[in-house]
Parts: sequence; C-alpha cells; structure tokens
Amino acid sequence: MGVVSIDLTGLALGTHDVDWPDLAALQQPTWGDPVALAQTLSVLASYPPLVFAGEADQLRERMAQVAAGNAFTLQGGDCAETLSEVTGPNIRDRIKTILQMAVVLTYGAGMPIVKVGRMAGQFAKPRSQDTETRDGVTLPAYRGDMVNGFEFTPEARRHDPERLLRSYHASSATLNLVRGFTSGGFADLRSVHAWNRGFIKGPAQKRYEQMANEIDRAVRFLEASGVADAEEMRRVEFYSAHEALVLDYERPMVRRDHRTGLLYDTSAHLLWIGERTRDLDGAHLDFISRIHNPVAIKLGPGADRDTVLAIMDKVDPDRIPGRLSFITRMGAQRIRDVLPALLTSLGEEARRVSWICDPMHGNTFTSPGGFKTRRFEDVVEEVRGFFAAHAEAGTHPGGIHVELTGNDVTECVGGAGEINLADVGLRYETLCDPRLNHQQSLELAFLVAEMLERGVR
Ligand SMILES: O=C[C@H](O)[C@H](O)COP(=O)(O)O
Ligand SMILES: C=C(OP(=O)(O)O)C(=O)O
Ligand SMILES: [Mn+2]
Repeated sequence: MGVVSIDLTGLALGTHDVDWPDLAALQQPTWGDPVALAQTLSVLASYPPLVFAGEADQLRERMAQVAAGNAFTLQGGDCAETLSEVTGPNIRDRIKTILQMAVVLTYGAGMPIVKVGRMAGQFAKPRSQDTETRDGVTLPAYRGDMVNGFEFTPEARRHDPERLLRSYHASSATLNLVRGFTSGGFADLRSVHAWNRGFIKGPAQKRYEQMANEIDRAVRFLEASGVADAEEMRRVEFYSAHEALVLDYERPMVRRDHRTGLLYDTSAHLLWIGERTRDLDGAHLDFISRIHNPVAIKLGPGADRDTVLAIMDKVDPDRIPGRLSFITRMGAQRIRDVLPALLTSLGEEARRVSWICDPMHGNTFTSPGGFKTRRFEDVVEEVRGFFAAHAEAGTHPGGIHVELTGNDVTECVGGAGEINLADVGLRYETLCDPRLNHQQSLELAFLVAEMLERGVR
C-alpha cells in the first residue's frame, strides 16, 4: 500500500510512498469492507505522528547504553490496553507504578533505568485460536480493541476498521497525559513519597516508604550543597512501546524523517515483534527492518543460534548500537537449560544487542476456575534464571519486560499479598493475560534490584 502522508510539522516528517512487499502476514484481522478499510487507512496516514523521530533516536541512544552494560531497561504495562480503560486514574496509577519500580531499581543498582511503557498503542493481540466457543456458540476470538470487541456477540466480535482510528485517538490521549505527568512535575524526584499514596499498604509499599525517606534525605543534601539540578529532577524520560502486530495500523503511521530521509513508525518510540509473528520471511520482520526506531524481537525457548543470527542480519545488518533488543520469554522451567547455551553459541554477537527478560509469557497456565494466571514465584524464578544465564555467558542482563497494572487486581497468584488460586477470580479484569498488581510489581522491583546489586549464579 502506498502511504499518503502530509508534511504536518514542516520540520521532521514529510511525504513518501512505500511499496510494502506482499509477504505472508500472520495474525491479521479480516476486515469485511474494503472501501471502509481504504478510507480508514488514508485518514490514519493523514493524522499527526504520535512520536517524533528524534525521540526514537534518543531512545536508541539509551538502549545502546543498555546493550553496553551501562543501563537497565524497565518495560511494563497491560497485556492488552482497552479503549474503555483509557482513563486518568488508570494511566496515572500505571505511571506511578513504573516510576516507583524505576526508583527502586535505580537506588538498588545505581544504574540509569530506561523507562518504557507498554502503552499508548498496545491494543492488538495475537491469539492461539482464531475462534472461541461458549455453550456451543462459536465466534471469532477477541483480538484486542484495535480489531474487535470483547463482548461475546457476533456484532462485537466482527473485525471493524473504525477501531484503528479509535486506537489512534486513545493512544494520543494516553501519550498526552504521560507527557504531562513526566514533564510537568508529577515525576519530580522530590515526589517519591507521593507516588506511593493511594495504594494499599502491603510489605512492599512499606519498604518503599523507607527507601523514599532515604532518597528524600539524599535529595535535600544535594539541594543544600547546591549540586542538584532542580530542572533535571523535575522531569523523567519515558518512552512508549507496543507490539507491531496489525500492519494496517503500523504502515499508515510510517513517516519519513526530513532530517535524514529515513522511515520511522511514528505510532511509538519502540516497536516489538511477537513470538508468533517473527518468521524470517514474513511481513512483520520485513516491516520492522525498514523502520529506524529501536526495535525488539521476542524469543521463546525454541529459538536457536541460526535463527537469532538471521534475525540480526535482517533487522540490524549494520549492528547499530541500541537498534535491536531480544526479549526472551523462555519459561521458569526452561530458561536455565536454554538461555546460557544460546548466549554462549552467539559469542561476540550476543554483545551487540540488548537482552531483556519477559518472565510472563512462558509461565501462563489456567486455574481450576478457568482463569489464565501466572505464579509470582515463577516470574521471579525466570528473572533469576535470566541473570544466572547472563552471568554464565558473560553478557549483560539488560532489562525486564512485564505485564502489570497499578490497580489491585487478583490476576497472578502469590507474592506477599498471598493471592491463592481460589482468589484469582475475585478481581480479574484483564481481557487477555494476567498482570502483576501494584504490590507484586513493587515486590518484583525490590527483588530485581537485589539481583542487579549482588548478581545471581
Ligand atoms: O499476550 C499474549 C497472549 O499470550 C497471546 O495473545 C495468546 O493468548 P491465547 O493463548 O489466550 O490466545
Ligand atoms: C503476545 C505477547 O507476547 P509473546 O509474543 O512473547 O507471546 C505479549 O507480549 O503480550
Ligand atoms: Mn500478554
């Protein structure tokens, strides 16, 4: 499809026309009406970019520090954002959770933390099954609010291209508030205590309060000494990311950067390709290899050396620092067997990318009550296995990528809140995968900070 784009800024983004090759694209919607689709795509292509190419470049520089072992990235957010949950309190509490986790990690590890939200575009899901059957009725599976509705009716489950535009607007509203929070004083390091307000007071929150007291004292000392830069403390860098899954959303958002002539997907700073759509000759890897954002590829336990090298050659042939990350999601049971061997087999090549641990997607199971869930202890065990694997291979454990919410849901089992299997249904709000709640997220941050500080063998 040719991309019609308008030079809206006069500065950075201009017109171009990309002929996307006709390659197999897995997990795509089947929109019914080609005329409605064509209209939608051209509207999307005419909209302003959601991010500026220069911001994506800055994230690439930050990720280069991650790859070099000088920084750590924290990536988190919903499995599936939904249009109805794009509200001020939800966004605020997710941001607060990520800021709190980042402070815990920075303080514990003494390393810059590159903060990335799985948000402002995470509206589409790959599914294992095309359909869902309930009480003998079979309908198309829910594929995320960008594609269809969760309600189990033929009308809701129809793939509707209008949803592409609604997802754009919801992403725009989300990013707007995130930018407000992160540059308008809300994320000021002198507000560490305020980020903890409004959450239940479990053990992790209490531990956080103590740490916030220490940070307060340190900040007051720096201010009194005249060495703290008040402006620097006021703002934090925060980036957006989502899975580049629905190509009818991502392609129209591609614009050419006038500064360099290069293409960027302006729907997010960082885009990743999931485990199910990373086939070497498919449309998704082709897409991601053409854009200049920092990108990531998920790797399950079956990924071997040749596949990883082929992905590197296709997506990052020039080995540009910060360009490519691999997000491993091996499962707590497999990671210690699989990851050290993979890293070692890659030799020096393993040092040219960042390695990020997704301890969620290899550890999902169904509870007796029929809820998709995960055990907090498996999540922690996978992160431990990740650190141990990198210690063994002599590579840098570069970050974690987690599904979380600031809300006090009961979707994952365990943690200090002692959510047990029978409790999972009490407050189960995700429309796809189970997320860590606020307490579990903070608890994980404290454990990872210790791993960063002391190492894991
Ligand atoms: O987030 C990802 C899910 O694991 C993926 O969409 C698959 O889920 P399913 O097995 O319920 O379809
Ligand atoms: C679908 C996801 O992950 P994966 O591609 O690793 O299964 C996800 O991140 O929600
Ligand atoms: Mn998920």
